[in-house]
Amino acid sequence: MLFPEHDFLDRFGAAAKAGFRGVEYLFPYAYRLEDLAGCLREAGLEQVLFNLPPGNWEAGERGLASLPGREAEFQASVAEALRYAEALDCPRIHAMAGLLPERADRETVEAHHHTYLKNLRFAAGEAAKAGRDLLIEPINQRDMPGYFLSRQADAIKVIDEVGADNLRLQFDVYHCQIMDGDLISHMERQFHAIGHVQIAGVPERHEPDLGEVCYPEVLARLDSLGYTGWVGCEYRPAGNTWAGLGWGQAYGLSTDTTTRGH
Ligand SMILES: O=C(O)C(=O)[C@@H](O)CO
Ligand SMILES: [Mg+2]
Repeated sequence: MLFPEHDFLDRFGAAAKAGFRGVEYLFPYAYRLEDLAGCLREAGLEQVLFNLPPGNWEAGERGLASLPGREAEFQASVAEALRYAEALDCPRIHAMAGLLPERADRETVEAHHHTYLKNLRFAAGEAAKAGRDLLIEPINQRDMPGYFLSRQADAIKVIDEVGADNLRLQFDVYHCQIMDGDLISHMERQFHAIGHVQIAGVPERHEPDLGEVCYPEVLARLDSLGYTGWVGCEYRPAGNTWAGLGWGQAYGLSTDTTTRGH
């Protein structure tokens, strides 16, 4: 989402110049593995996270994990994601849950839930064999109406029900603020399950210093809980990416114009 000023493969270099040490993006599948691996190597960056193939994104699909009848496709998507993860040395992958049909009745919701648990058990098992973590992420209903997993508490329930050590919570502070609020207590209560964190300003999903969330406090609390994982900057810059990086100076990012490379 950062550096849309650049072509996708040029964003790696820009991220490294800005001081980032790792990168995440939604999907690598449109690119050749050799090109992605080369970009990471040249820029000296770690690949931190990407999503499993989500079904037909252009047609509006947002993941397969809870979709009854799509199990074979989901299983193939796990294999494809793990193939990329291996080649890019990426320790974690995110399985998007998918959408419920409009006005879903109780039986339909239950069928999704059952499928979700079964698929996540399968995917966590495959990921464990490959030495990787599988993540699930509550996503807010305003941005993704009908998304199957929206509440922080529901994600923890699913993680407990699946019962796999490598199934972890992708704690996106932006979504949590919109759906549940009470950010710091959610972080504290769910800390044992957190495998990755993402941030953005609320409500516009711009830079973390724009909007209603006090990120210096949220991130300080995350540190004091002993978090040693990654924090993904999953926001849409309000203008030029570089111009908006001031918020990150406190965390080692650079806004030095001489390092911009353009
Ligand atoms: O939209 C988000 O938030 C994400 O983290 C994407 O990976 C979609 O799940
Ligand atoms: Mg996210």
